[in-house]
Order: sequence, then C-alpha cells, then structure tokens
Amino acid sequence: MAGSPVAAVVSPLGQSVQEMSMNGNEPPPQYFLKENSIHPMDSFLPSDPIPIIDISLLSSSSSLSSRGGEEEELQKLKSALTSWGCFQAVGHGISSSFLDKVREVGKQFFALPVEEKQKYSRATDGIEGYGNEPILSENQVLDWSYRLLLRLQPVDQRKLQLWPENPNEFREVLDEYGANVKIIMDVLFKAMAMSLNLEENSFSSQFGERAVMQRRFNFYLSCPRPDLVLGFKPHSDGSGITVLLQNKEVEGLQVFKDDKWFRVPIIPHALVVNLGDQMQIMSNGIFKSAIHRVVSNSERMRISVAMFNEPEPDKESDQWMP
Ligand SMILES: O=C(O)CCC(=O)C(=O)O
Ligand SMILES: [Fe+2]
Repeated sequence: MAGSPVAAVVSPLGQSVQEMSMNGNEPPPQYFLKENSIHPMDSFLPSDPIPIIDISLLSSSSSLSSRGGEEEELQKLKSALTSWGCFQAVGHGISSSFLDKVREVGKQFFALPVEEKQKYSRATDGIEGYGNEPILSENQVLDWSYRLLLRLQPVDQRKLQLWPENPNEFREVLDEYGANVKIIMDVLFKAMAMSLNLEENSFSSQFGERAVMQRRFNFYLSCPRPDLVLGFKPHSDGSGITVLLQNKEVEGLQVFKDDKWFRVPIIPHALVVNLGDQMQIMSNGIFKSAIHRVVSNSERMRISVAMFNEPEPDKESDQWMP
C-alpha cells in the first residue's frame, strides 16, 4: 500500500458504519464495489481444498538430517505456498479455549460504547489504533468494517495508550496470544526454508533483532447489501507471514486463485496462515503472497484477529539466489 492517509474519516457520510449497520440503512455509493469487480457472491468452495498443515509435524524437524515423517508435511507446506499462498494450520499448540478467549476479548471491546472505543482512536496521520480503514485516495472504495491495529514488538515501541484496558484482561490475553503466535511463526520460517532445501535460519535471520509484530482486530458489522459492499477489499498483506484467527461461526474470508475467488471454510481450532509480500520477495517469488478479501454478511457480525510480522524497517534483505 502506498501513500499516506488524506483524512481520518470516522463518519465521512454523516453516519458511521456502526450507525448505518444498526439502523439497517442502505450503504452510500462510496462503499459499492467498482463495476468491473468480481461479485462478492461469485465465489467457490475449491474442489481441491485449501491445504491443512499440521504444525506439530514441522516443529519436530530441527535439522535437515533429522527429517523423517515430517518430510511429507514440508512438501505439503511448499505446495500450499507455491499454489495458494495460504493454508489452515492445525496442531499449533494453542488450546481452543484460549482461542475463544482471544475472540471474546475482541467482542467485548467492540461491544463498548462508541465514546469508550474512541479513546483508542487512530490519529489522522497514524496507522495504529481504532477506526475505519485509512483513506488514501478520494476514489477509494470504503470497507464496511472497523479495525484496531496495535504494534506488539519491538516492545519499546508499544503505544500502550492505544491498548484497551476494558475488558480488563484485554492486554494480558493479547500479550499471551502474541507470544504463542511468535513461536508458530518461528517454526514456520524454519520449515519454509527447509522446504526449499535452504539452511533453516535463511528467512528468520533476515527479519532482524528488532523485527516488527503487529496485530489487527477486524470488526465486520452486518451489512444490508452484501452483494455490493465488502468488509475488506482485495489485498495482499505486506507482512512476512500473517496468522489469522477466524470467526468460529461466520464465514467471510476468500482467496483469489486462478482468476476465481475461493471461500476459506471455517475450521474452528485452525489458524489461517497467509504468506505476505515480504516472504514472496525473500523467496524470489517461489512462494506466492495470497490475495484475499472479506465479504460482508447481511445478518451477523464477524470478528477476526490477524498477527503480522515484518522485518525491522531498516534491515536490508538478502534475497536468496538459486
Ligand atoms: O478478516 C479476515 O478474515 C481477514 C483480515 C485481513 O485480511 C487482514 O487483517 O489483513
Ligand atoms: Fe489481509
């Protein structure tokens, strides 16, 4: 994504998304998909499903020579990342009850009165905090959603004034979740390198001592026109990888492949892993970053939590040369 925000719009068109959603108001045209876009309802369940990878099999492979049964899982990982750019991760070691807790604190935060949430609002020129998407151009098609983006690492760069204190477990739960996801990311970076027959730290070493980790809560409200309005427009993540906790009941995420949009089915205890642009570059384009979008839903709200990791901003990456 290029450019800097031209305006922070809480209520660009008189009413906020939250008000329009609650009142069942027709969204204004600024939210309508461009005419040449693929219709939100034009999506498929892939006949060859989005791969499911067991992380516990990958983490046992600590060196190239000790590979055994995990070889198959490494090949599955490579194939997932070269074709889809994403997969569903199981065997990740985080309990289902803790994943529910992460979803729950997000839900509780969003249920707070608007004035309370606005205490954590994103500044006009910032990216962290609570609000709608940053507006980068006048013609931007708007997303029917709110976000809360927070930087977790490096720890000394945390803007704690933007971290909700209500519900009171929010910070603690998200800290613990961040630590758990970091472990998964470390395992994945090693496995990705090994799947390409590279030294296991080839990718992780390029992120630097002060690698960045951010998390984003996405809050998608019910929308009376899911046929015209998206919750999150098509994009690829700028991250190395993204670990995404989906809603347990409300589907919405779709991935673009072979000129079609495919639905990402809900597997309640799984985490969706999307390859981001940074890893596409570092793998010389062998791994593909996933282009994805989120459709809206006319009846139900959906919440997701994405964790992104990025190289330390000033670190130069050595692209791997085959
Ligand atoms: O809500 C989702 O399922 C996807 C969110 C997403 O793509 C993002 O936060 O970058
Ligand atoms: Fe994304």
